[in-house]
Amino acid sequence: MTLPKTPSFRLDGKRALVAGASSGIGLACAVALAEAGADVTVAARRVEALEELVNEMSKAGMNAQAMPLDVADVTATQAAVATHGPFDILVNSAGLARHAPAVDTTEEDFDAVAGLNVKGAYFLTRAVARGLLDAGKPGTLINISSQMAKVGGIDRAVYAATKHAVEGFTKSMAIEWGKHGIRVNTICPTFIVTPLTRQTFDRPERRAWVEEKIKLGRIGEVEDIMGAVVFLASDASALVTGTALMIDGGWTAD
Ligand SMILES: NC(=O)C1=CN([C@@H]2O[C@H](COP(=O)(O)OP(=O)(O)OC[C@H]3O[C@@H](n4cnc5c(N)ncnc54)[C@H](OP(=O)(O)O)[C@@H]3O)[C@@H](O)[C@H]2O)C=CC1
Ligand SMILES: O=C(CO)[C@@H](O)[C@H](O)[C@@H](O)C(=O)O
Repeated sequence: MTLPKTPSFRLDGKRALVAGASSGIGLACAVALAEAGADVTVAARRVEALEELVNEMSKAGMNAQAMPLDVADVTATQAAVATHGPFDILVNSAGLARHAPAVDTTEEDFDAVAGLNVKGAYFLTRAVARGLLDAGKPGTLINISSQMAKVGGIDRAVYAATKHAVEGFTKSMAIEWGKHGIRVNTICPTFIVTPLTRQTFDRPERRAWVEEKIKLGRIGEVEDIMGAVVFLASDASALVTGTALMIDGGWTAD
């Protein structure tokens, strides 16, 4: 008998773009992809933070370079991706949260959060796909969405709306681009310790809420996302598209 061969989790020879790589989940994803062999372009607005990351990754033998990028600026994003692409892999972790009771939502907050989390994410995904389509190459595009794409949360009406929207365009793009070998998926984390969640964990009653809802009994760390991003970026997930990979410790199980 011939034994089946486990598909490779390696990313050697692949070029990856990680947006939102100067901090938190994006930074961890950049390291994970580079450790798996990809040449990683790390992008965000804070150039100094990116350069520090590139320096540390290079010292550890990883291939990385920095690309300044404001994902909320659609024109600049299209131009940067056209200049530096094509990228075989996109991980978009650029994101923003401003929490407030729904009745107090300001238009400015709505536009800022939706402008990055939905419009920015949409046009960045589109820009990378455009590069792949023009080059006739397959690829794998991953947006860091959230468990808030599946559930709501107190003070989180706008944020949850943006993450639900990401799921909508992900599925539609997966349908459109599947025939070109371009896969589009999301990762949906629960609460992970990063600068973004300081506003939550600094409030004891909010921390208690999170700890109670996560069935596995602990808050997430960025390392919890690293294996999943390599899976979705690699041939190990070759038949996976249009889906949301929940990393929520069981939050959405009931
Ligand atoms: N932490 C959590 O609990 C969870 C987070 N998420 C999602 O994961 C993503 C990353 O969050 P997390 O790592 O926690 O947050 P961080 O605040 O640690 O990181 C956010 C990243 O986004 C970048 N960013 C912000 N605005 C822009 C912009 N306009 N253009 C380019 N980059 C930008 C920041 O870089 P810079 O300031 O240099 O531009 C930074 O690298 C977000 O989409 C968030 O919604 C989802 C579920 C849970
Ligand atoms: O998506 C998240 C949890 O599922 C987090 O990003 C939070 O919403 C975060 O913004 C917070 O509330 O601290």
